[in-house]
Amino acid sequence: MAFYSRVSGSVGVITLQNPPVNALSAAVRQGIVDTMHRALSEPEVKSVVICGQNGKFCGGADIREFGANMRGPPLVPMIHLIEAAEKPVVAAIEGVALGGGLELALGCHYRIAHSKARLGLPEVTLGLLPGAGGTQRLPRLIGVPAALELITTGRHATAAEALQLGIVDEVTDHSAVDAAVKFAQSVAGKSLDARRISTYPRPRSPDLAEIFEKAMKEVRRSARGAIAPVTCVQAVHASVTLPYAKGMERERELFSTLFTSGQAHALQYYFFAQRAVSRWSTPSGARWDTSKPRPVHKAAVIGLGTMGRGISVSLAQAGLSVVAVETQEKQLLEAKQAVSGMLERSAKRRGVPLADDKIKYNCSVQAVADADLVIEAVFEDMALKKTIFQQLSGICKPGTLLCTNTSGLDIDELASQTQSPELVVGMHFFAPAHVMKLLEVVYGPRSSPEALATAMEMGKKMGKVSVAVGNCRGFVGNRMLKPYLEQAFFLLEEGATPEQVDQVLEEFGFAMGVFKVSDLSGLDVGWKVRKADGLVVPGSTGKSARIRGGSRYSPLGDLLCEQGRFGQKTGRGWYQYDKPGGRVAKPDPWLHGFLEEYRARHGLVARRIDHQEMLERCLYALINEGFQILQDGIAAGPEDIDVIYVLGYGWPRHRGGPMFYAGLVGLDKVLERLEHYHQVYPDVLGLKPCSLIRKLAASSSPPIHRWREFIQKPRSQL
Ligand SMILES: CCCCCC/C=C/CC(=O)SCCNC(=O)CCNC(=O)[C@H](O)C(C)(C)COP(=O)(O)OP(=O)(O)OC[C@H]1O[C@@H](n2cnc3c(N)ncnc32)[C@H](O)[C@@H]1OP(=O)(O)O
Repeated sequence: MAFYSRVSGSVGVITLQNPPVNALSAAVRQGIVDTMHRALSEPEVKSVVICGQNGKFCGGADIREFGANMRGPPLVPMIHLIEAAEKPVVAAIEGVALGGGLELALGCHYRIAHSKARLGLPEVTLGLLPGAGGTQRLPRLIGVPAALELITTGRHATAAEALQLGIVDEVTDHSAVDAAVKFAQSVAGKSLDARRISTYPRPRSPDLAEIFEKAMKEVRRSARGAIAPVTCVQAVHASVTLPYAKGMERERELFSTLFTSGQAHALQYYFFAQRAVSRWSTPSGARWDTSKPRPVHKAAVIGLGTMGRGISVSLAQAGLSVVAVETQEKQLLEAKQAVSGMLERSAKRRGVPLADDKIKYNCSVQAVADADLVIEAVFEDMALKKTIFQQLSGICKPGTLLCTNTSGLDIDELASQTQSPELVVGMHFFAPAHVMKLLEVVYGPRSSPEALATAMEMGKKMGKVSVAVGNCRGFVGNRMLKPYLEQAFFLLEEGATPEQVDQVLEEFGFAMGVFKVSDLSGLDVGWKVRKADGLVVPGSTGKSARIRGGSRYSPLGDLLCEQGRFGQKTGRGWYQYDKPGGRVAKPDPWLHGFLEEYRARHGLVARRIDHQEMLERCLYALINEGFQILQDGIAAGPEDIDVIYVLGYGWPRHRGGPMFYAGLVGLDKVLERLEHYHQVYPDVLGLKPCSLIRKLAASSSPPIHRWREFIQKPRSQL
């Protein structure tokens, strides 16, 4: 709703009230219309201020209402009512003015912002375009290039930038509402002819055609199949080719197409999923709202390789004192230099103070004795990690949380090396650790709710999205990766090339195909794990070379590693690079020959595999494992899996995540294809449909928010 009051006798103040962000729900829109009519009809009122309760102007349309039948007054006429008013209307922007919130402010005659406010049109991130005049008013106000940039990226601008661009008229460090009231008094009775943005002339400039061509090219390149950014450019284009009223019609037309699209549903689902993961729960009943995190002032990182360096940077930037330990003096010096550089570049990029003095370097593990939280980030080697955990258990003060940065090793085995296994959790960072937003926080059966809450909170402090997951091989992300990778290898055996498989996955929207990712992260990483698991059998021939434990196995990755082809770092992998460390992947005739020779050796006849099959086999094997993970209680809900895949594995956000995608395709269809492929490849376990997907499909495929009802009481796998 909206609350009306009169201030200083002549200023009508309309306050939006819809916690937490004063989103424009039906009740708020109705409230605005009613109070505007009241302000306009009261003769004593000479001007109007619109503001939001609790220091937040408005977070935009109420996204929760999108799925339902729209009730209440529509936004566009509501904003026109404000703009057409004969009394000056001033928007007092505190906190945020986003989406419909900024469009509302653009309908006002003046805008005053608090210096800490953020303004933007983030609709594109929800698969939409600004549908309440934003695509027509903003270019008229600030010009096409700036409007295009804000609308197609959806980024939030600071108040200072908004002032510079001309979006707001004044910025204050004090109360924006008080400033707006004062301002409203000063403009009472003045002509509003030049203040109605919809009456401004169409933007004109000789290079507009070039600007739009460039913008379209850029969004098509970066959108990876998302339609909203492209449609945003089309809508802004209407602002230069059509008069305002016609431009609004075009905006509405384009908005309607997006509004009902699967991509908009996926992106809106993802918006809430990313927030839902912070409300974690575990099979043992621990929950986010009943578990209190411990205070952490001092953190320590052990091992300053690539991951340890990134983690140290993240901790320092979160404001913690950090002890960074590397036992080899030469490596310590190298790490120190590298971390300083990373901090400097990051401070520059983010416009924040340098956090270099937050980190103290040491070559002795003893230096972590008084830390509140230690993150071990040495090589992925269980024996080494165990030794370190034994040491830490003796060195650290009582109550110190012991965390391991591992991408899949058993947390419980490490916990059992310590005197306080309840204080051990996994923190699976993704490389580069100071950049990537995802953190898998892994709890073992003995991790205390307090330890889990502390690690989750720590992730948040570092600006990450933390997802709590149970302990099993590979946790959620890497466990699902295994059957996906496996299918990619099998496709090569059957006749595909790495380029073909990657192309299919990139056309689907992945930032990089599976083989390019493998080259980037290093083929030797998986090889080491497979060796430790006893899967690598050098020199094996005949049928046994392609079978492990009764299931189909592809030794292709192992064979490449035996040739020293570790990917980008060696300049050769699934592709070739111009030099070791090179970044541009080029098809490698050697590899094609190698695949032909391999197929011939194993009696495999290459066939032409269509795109649909490549995509289905890779994605459905991954999705099937996701259902198994839900069934095992390793992830609490599909949202957790989807957030992990979007933030950590390059799954296209506009497809919602693998579990959402499965629902969109139809669970019965996914099940039918899995059954088909499992019939063709009975020796591939990853293609055998798991019982949860069967159960859901048999229950008429309920919507994703109801899947949890079908999961048996989850328990840890260990
Ligand atoms: C036929 C329809 C015609 C409509 C025509 C006009 C169309 C207009 C389109 C829009 O306006 S779309 C909405 C555009 N706005 C946004 O995208 C903003 C989204 N919100 C945010 O970016 C952030 O929430 C924030 C506002 C910057 C605040 O961030 P903060 O980190 O402080 O809090 P959160 O945890 O993100 O959010 C708190 C809480 O509020 C919920 N929420 C936020 N924004 C909205 C919203 N616009 N509608 C509904 N709910 C919103 C959020 O989900 C959190 O609640 P939860 O319970 O934890 O999920």
